[in-house]
Amino acid sequence: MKLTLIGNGIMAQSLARGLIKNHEIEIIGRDIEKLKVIQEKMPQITIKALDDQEDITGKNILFCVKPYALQSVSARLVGNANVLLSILAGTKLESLRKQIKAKHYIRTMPNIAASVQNSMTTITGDNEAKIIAMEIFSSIGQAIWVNTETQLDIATAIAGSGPAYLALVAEALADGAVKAGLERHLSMQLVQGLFSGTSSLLKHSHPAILKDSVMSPGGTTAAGYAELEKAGVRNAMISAVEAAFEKAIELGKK
Ligand SMILES: NC(=O)C1=CN([C@@H]2O[C@H](COP(=O)(O)OP(=O)(O)OC[C@H]3O[C@@H](n4cnc5c(N)ncnc54)[C@H](OP(=O)(O)O)[C@@H]3O)[C@@H](O)[C@H]2O)C=CC1
Ligand SMILES: O=C(O)[C@@H]1CCC=N1
Repeated sequence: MKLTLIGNGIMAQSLARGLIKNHEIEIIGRDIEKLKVIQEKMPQITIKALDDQEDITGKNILFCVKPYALQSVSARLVGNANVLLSILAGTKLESLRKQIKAKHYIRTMPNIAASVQNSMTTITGDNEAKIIAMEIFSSIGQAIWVNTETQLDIATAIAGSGPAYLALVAEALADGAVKAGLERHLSMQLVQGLFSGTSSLLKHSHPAILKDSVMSPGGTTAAGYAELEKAGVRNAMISAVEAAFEKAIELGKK
């Protein structure tokens, strides 16, 4: 299937890197020099500078610009796309429908792991395009269909933004090991292995059971865990998801 990505930023490139394995990819952006650099890294893609009258007739569009750029970019699009798949945080289907012409509209929230074909993507929108959307995003990781935009906004707060939260945890754990005297490269290697192993376990175990099976009476885990609770890490994570969800709602009102 041919997919046209509009926008050439971090997320467009991550998606292209993952999707290129199973799809024909065209990237349209406003800066041809940036597009040429991207094409050097991914020679299979085609690139195109965004015209003032960019004809999207019949195309399956993955819309990858920043939410604030929706209005200015959509003013340059003419014709009727087949499916418009947006990755814009917060931006409502209603707003997409008003500004871009397409047969069907889909909102998605992938994450940066699309580049390694391991995105956790949530999708909602027109049922007529459900199969095509699920196929596209299942080819670069896991995809879940939800029935409301509120669910998608919550998914944005956890799986869209989540890689940044987990990266903070990973960096902090490595810093802890370095503080205790372990070399940086060894600390990073341990953290990578830790995330990989824990992620495998979480596929089959509830987090609370996993925690209980690691924590020995009077042991090292209990000592470390008490510090996390004292510092309010659990509540900080809950607040982070809440704040990100609220921000998604706020973006949707603009
Ligand atoms: N980063 C992430 O992990 C995720 C991001 N998203 C969503 O993906 C979208 C893109 O984010 P991300 O890739 O991180 O952002 P970037 O800033 O890396 O990319 C934004 C892209 O939009 C283009 N753009 C911005 N303004 C205009 C304009 N007025 N006209 C034409 N093109 C424009 C930029 O062009 P140029 O390069 O020329 O500046 C760039 O290609 C956002 O809507 C975000 O909500 C969704 C899931 C995860
Ligand atoms: O920070 C953002 O707004 C985007 C949406 C999800 C990840 N990045």
